[in-house]
Amino acid sequence: MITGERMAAVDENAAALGVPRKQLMESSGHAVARAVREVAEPGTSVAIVAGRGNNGGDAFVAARFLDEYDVTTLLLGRAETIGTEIACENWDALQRADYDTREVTDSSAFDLPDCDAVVDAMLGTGISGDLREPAATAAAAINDADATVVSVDVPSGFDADAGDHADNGVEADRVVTFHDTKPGLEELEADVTVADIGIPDAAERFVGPGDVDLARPDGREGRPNVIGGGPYTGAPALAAQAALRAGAELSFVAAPDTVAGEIQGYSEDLIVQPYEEDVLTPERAEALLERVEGYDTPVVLGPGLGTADETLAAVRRFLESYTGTAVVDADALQVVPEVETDATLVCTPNRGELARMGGPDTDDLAAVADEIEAFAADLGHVVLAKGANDVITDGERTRISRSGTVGMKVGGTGDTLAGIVAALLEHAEPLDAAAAAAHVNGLAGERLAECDEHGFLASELLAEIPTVLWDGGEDDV
Ligand SMILES: NC(=O)C1=CN([C@@H]2O[C@H](COP(=O)(O)OP(=O)(O)OC[C@H]3O[C@@H](n4cnc5c(N)ncnc54)[C@H](O)[C@@H]3O)[C@@H](O)[C@H]2O)[C@@H](O)CC1
Ligand SMILES: [K+]
Repeated sequence: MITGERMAAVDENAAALGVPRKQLMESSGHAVARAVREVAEPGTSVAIVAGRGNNGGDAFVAARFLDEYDVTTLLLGRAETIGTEIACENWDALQRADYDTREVTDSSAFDLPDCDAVVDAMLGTGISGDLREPAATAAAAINDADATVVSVDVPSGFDADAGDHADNGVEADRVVTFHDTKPGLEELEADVTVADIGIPDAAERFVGPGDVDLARPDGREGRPNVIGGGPYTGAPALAAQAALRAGAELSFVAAPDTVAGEIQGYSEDLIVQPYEEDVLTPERAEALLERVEGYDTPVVLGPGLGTADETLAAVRRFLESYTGTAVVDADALQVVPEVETDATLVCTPNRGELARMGGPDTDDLAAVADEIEAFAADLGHVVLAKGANDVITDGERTRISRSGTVGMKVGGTGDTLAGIVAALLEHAEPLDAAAAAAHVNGLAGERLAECDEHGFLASELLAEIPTVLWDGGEDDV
């Protein structure tokens, strides 16, 4: 089962792996033609009703695989307004090869030819809301016709994400959906087939540019609270600055007043909120809880907190009562397996921390991805295990980020990662935020490694984050 949104991400990942969307469209069109052959005899007539997106593009391809039928292709709208290059190229191919195509520029001019089968390719996963004209008129005509209706990907008007279907959508007899079934399709009376269109498993397994697209903030949003510092000062500063670089509007740091000035001294961009004790104590954790619970904004718990007994007790106290979302890193991680919490956590252990939490102990995390998945399932939280390859799992779904470089073994790169996760959590669900953050952090390191493979610093990663997050740094490296 895959949502339309995730499908678009996987499709972009496939392109980055060398399987461009035009190739997928060719496979999709072929699969649609196969379905038509199953419902209509050769020599009979088929009407293709296509929209101006890639759903229509799939059907233009199908037309070329149906030469033994009498096919008419109706495009809803003018050819110049076809929305994507690949759909346009497939439309042009039909023109040059003399296929029977018509442009329907006005709903009053829509006339469904007499036919045995209709291919409904008006709208796929790009739909929003009820069908507008001329699609609305076309859908009514398709629903009235006696012909067998074969819908491409989803019946036009069907919302593959939220289940917010159009009231005036197409009623399909058959649906040929691509790669994986979409939420809600099984509730339809239609006969649904899932066509393999050649998307490699790696496009789902390995984090890629599509995952970054999915999690990228729309603009400045979010005000994460870093609870860290005490024995160490750099870690909370790096995490909080990374969150700002990844789109957060404000970044708060709650830290002991003995070190607050130092943390502020690293960056005037942070809002440092000092507290009296030298380390985090259970009483302070309760006060901080009151401060953060009222806001729907993620916490980063752990960077630089240290392992004093009262600090670990404070982390426990915090997690026992907290009900929001938190990224848990560093020394705070060891508390997670022993605490009952209603919070939504993204845990970001490195090798040693993962082992101490009860997970597998190895440098090759990808090789034990199944074990880490089972560990996350037991834990009941998202785990982002950091290594040469990062493994990101919620206990059911698992992804691997292969970005990064040996120079990232330097201290502080885990802190920047925690901050990026926090920023992306404003926009994306935990697994997606964690996967995209791991990828972005690694790509930022790769950019630095171009000039200096081993000597760059975590603080230098900060300035690279916006480039890889917003400008798709992958193309440049
Ligand atoms: N991996 C993938 O995601 C693949 C997708 N493919 C096809 O691409 C489709 C998605 O393509 P697109 O994203 O281009 O989107 P669509 O083709 O679903 O539709 C986008 C078009 O519909 C219009 N539109 C949106 N809501 C409307 C409404 N309520 N009334 C009337 N018009 C409306 C938009 O303005 C736009 O022109 C999939 O369903 C599938 O058929 C395939 O080509 C192969 C691979
Ligand atoms: K459709």
